[in-house]
Amino acid sequence: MSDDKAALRAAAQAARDGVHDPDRGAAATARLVEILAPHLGRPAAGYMPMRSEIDPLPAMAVLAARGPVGVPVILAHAAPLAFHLWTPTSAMRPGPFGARVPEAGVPMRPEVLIVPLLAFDRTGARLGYGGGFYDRTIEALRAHGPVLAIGFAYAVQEVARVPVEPTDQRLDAIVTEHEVIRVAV
Ligand SMILES: Nc1nc2c(c(=O)[nH]1)N(C=O)[C@@H](CNc1ccc(C(=O)N[C@@H](CCC(=O)O)C(=O)O)cc1)CN2
Ligand SMILES: Nc1ncnc2c1ncn2[C@@H]1O[C@H](COP(=O)(O)OP(=O)(O)OP(=O)(O)O)[C@@H](O)[C@H]1O
Repeated sequence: MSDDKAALRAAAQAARDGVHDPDRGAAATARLVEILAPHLGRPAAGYMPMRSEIDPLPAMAVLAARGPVGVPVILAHAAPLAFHLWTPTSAMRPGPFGARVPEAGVPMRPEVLIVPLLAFDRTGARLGYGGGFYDRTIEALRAHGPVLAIGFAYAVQEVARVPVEPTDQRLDAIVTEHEVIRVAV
């Protein structure tokens, strides 16, 4: 299982590197804003893009005009992520593992999540960088109430099957530059 995942991670990272491009991102942003429209005003979370991750910042700016938006902050290894309030003008500083975090660390609890990923499949299974951070986080948030977890990715990051472990939390939808994939419940 972990060998499968390591190979899948490397392949997905290479595929993503190969297509990373602002124009492709803009097409995906339009679809993301569309799926987010009914949820404007609800507390939401995005992420600060790193490596060749598709850029969620334009969609986050749309969300931030209407309600609170947070970005993930690693508090500890093997713990859920925290989310700290972000706006397009927030001062940022480097955080652990290479993602920037807001200088003012004001916690919030999102109900709608834009989730970064390396690979996904049509059942909503997701592969990240391997910390298990989002699995623990989505599990903890779902224990509090309804959460909408939307994977954001380039279409080439789709694979036939992501190997699933019991602790994996499924995404409710995946948005790419080509389509919105709503996961059947
Ligand atoms: N933009 C963004 N922010 C995010 C995440 C993310 O996936 N994307 N995270 C989502 O969780 C958290 C950061 N998690 C990360 C976990 C591991 C690595 C990392 O570099 N891992 C090494 C391998 C480490 C190992 O296996 O020992 C690597 O990939 O080379 C980076 C970020 C919080 N913020
Ligand atoms: N809720 C949880 N409780 C305990 N262990 C967990 C939980 N979620 C994930 N893990 C463990 O964390 C490890 C990494 O998980 P996984 O490979 O699914 O990470 P990932 O989804 O790729 O990374 P990330 O979510 O950080 O982007 C796995 O060994 C998994 O067993």
